[in-house]
Amino acid sequence: MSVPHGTKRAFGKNQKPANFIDAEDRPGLAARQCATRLLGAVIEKHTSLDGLTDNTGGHPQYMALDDRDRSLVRAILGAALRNRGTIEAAIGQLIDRPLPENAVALRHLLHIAAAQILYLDVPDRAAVDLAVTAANNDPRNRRFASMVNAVLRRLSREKENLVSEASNVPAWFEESLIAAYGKEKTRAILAIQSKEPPIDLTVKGDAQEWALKLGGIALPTGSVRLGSVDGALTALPGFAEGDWWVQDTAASLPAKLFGDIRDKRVADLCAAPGGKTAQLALAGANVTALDLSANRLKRLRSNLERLELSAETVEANLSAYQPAELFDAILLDAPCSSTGTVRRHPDVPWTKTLGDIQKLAHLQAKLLDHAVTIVRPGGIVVFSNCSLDPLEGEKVANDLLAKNPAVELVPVTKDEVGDLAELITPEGFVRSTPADLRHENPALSGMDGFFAARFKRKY
Ligand SMILES: C[S@@+](CC[C@H](N)C(=O)[O-])C[C@H]1O[C@@H](n2cnc3c(N)ncnc32)[C@H](O)[C@@H]1O
Repeated sequence: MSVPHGTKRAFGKNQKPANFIDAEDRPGLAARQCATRLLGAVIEKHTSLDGLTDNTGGHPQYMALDDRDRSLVRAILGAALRNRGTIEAAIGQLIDRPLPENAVALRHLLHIAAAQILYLDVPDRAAVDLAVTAANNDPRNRRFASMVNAVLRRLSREKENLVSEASNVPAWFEESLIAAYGKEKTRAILAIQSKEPPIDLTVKGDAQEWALKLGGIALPTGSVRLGSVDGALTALPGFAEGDWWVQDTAASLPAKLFGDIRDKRVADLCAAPGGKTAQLALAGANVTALDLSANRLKRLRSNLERLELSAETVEANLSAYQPAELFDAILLDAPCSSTGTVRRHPDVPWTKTLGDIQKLAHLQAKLLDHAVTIVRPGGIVVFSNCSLDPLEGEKVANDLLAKNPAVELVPVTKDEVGDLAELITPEGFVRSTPADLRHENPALSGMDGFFAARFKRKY
């Protein structure tokens, strides 16, 4: 199939061609146009998908959609980003010369349609027709409309026979995983990252009982895991009553590393949206939850309200924060590249760079240096984040130990992480990856990538 070259506008800004179709006149068109636009924002502008699809402050095209179309857009984008390399290779097999480098709008449109044809339960015919209509509506893509039609029809006919070994993540990301974990584990991490993850809940009561009630399984770490949920999570038993909250089981580990914290003064620094604050409050601590972001603290307060748990909240930059009295214990769940959460956030490899990782590692070291000064001598500091990169985990922890004689490591033992020995490094750090916590049912396998280290301030 040949592709016309060049980027000339097919029609002026305010001139609509005869076959232009308004989104309100064609069901499903607005969702596809929105998905194409958001894919462009992720890939070209490195904008986070969470922000674009936020239900209160998302992209205007997303905000204009109803709930059904919003979830369709999220599903299409999830499939398009999780399988980006495979989709690119499939399109490549169906055209006789590469897409012009500057035809970015065309590439996004084809990817959005291909994601539906290859991965979603959407009739192929609808995906093709809506892509052709969207192409006709877009001055940059209009003259490619017949090529879009031909390529996507062929994709639909030949999808069973297309084979691809293509990587679904950018080279920098795969290379950094190989450097940290070796080729075999990287392959396992990437394979599991291309699947939708299960949903983990932290429950206030007995995990076995909740697993039974909700049709899930109880994990050795104490969380409840649901393979899938029909309909809204908020409609499940126990949500309205505040009996549980959504939290990947890996994310639940750092707050469990303090031992008995009943009535102790514990600071959760970088606390919002509050999953770990809730754990600390549930364990009986007097929690101070600090965060830089007023908006995120608002979410933390409303989460705690639903859970009927309480914490004092402080809106501040941790670097400049001085409490009136030193804390008994501190959790620093520092801002990070989130590369351990790619299963849930498939945009991360496309929106983050190695440069971001270096900058974040620098910020984490600065925040950790400060955090150990606001805990009392004898007090515990747990440092954690959801990055897979050792620069943001092991290196930050080792650097602190090398430069600060007032701090010693308190190694974590496997009984503190549900007896999952594979999560404990030789030094006594916690290190999880999506390839850990395997289950015979792949839909119940995996966990987020997380790092945690526990320190004691000696004097
Ligand atoms: C990884 S999130 C924390 C997640 C949270 N601990 C939880 O379990 O729900 C990192 C948080 O750090 C906050 N943050 C980033 N830089 C900060 C700073 N300098 N001081 C305080 N908070 C900061 C961000 O606003 C964000 O809410």
